[in-house]
Amino acid sequence: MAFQFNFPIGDHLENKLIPVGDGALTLESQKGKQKDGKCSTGQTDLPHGLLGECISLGNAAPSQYLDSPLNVTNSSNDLESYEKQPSSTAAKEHAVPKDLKKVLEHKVTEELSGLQHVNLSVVKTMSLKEFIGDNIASKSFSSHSDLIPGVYEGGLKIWECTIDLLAYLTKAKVKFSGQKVLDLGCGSGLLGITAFKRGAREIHFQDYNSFVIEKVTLPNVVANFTSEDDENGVNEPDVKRCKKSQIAQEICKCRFFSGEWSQFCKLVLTDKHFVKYDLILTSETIYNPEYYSSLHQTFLILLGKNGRVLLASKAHYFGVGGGIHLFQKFVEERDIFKIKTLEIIDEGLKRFLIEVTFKHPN
Ligand SMILES: C[S@@+](CC[C@H](N)C(=O)[O-])C[C@H]1O[C@@H](n2cnc3c(N)ncnc32)[C@H](O)[C@@H]1O
Repeated sequence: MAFQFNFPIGDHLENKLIPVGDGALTLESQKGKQKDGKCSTGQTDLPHGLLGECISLGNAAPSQYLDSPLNVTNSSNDLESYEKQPSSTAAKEHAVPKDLKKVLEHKVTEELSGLQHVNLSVVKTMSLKEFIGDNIASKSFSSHSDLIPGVYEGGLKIWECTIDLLAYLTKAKVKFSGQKVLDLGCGSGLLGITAFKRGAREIHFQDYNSFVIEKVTLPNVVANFTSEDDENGVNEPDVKRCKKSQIAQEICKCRFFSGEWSQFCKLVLTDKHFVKYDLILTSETIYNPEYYSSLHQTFLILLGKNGRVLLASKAHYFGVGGGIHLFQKFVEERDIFKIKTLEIIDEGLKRFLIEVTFKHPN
């Protein structure tokens, strides 16, 4: 089953981001989709997983997290309940393989076209079925879902708001130099890769699913940095290679994590020298209100006091029920962060880019 860009893209992009191989990451014109019985806003389709039936396969609360000494908080208000959480998939760090060439072995890489001022390559991904098995995957496929909450959170495809945020990063000349950046809920990792290309000091990629990190994010990072370095010693042992190869040295700035957000926080904070992020980039991660508490807590724990979150989202995610206004309300009620709207994209499905910063950084 092929994964597709299951969303509308403005005319300038439409049908340009097409096939990355014959499987994943294809853009399809949305015209005519409503005839297939998919829900619609009247203008376009949404990914079906965000519209129709959600298959809930686990809602266990990572309650131990609240009691953990790692629960570094800036305010007493943030101890909201972890009652409604996605299953607390354990977090894990994924090492960058010694042989970077191997990461791209048997992979088809293509350049994403239609992006303004950014050249990005992506690898073709396999189908979800190949990662999580027929039984679970069939639940997704039977409803044409792009997500299986608590099992697969959508990271195999590139979602529309990532393209919006990429355009904003260029347009607003967002500075990355010297910054420590987190691509939260990274999926393909294009936001983090852009930060990497533009001089970020350190970039961390997080996705719910380990197979997304290993089969999509990491290969995409490597695909964007190895081509000019192919002949440059990438087969040598780790330390030596890092010294020798400029590109490999660059890739040492990247770290990769999978797991549920609260578990991810817990994992990174086990490093007692952990330094908070200057910038958190996150796209299409507020579709499910059940995850807001965990996401809010993640910002609270991991964002530097003068840092900012750039968040891209659709106005509303039908079916799951989340969206920008609900998230904004959630944040306002906790009174820790302030939100500034940076851009509203009103073509096709309405989308927002917002900035989240601490109300009282000191
Ligand atoms: C819809 S995908 C968006 C992927 C990518 N940011 C994009 O825009 O193309 C949502 C991503 O958020 C992450 N995510 C959602 N809920 C999560 C949770 N509770 N814990 C950890 N990650 C989560 C998943 O990693 C998933 O890839």
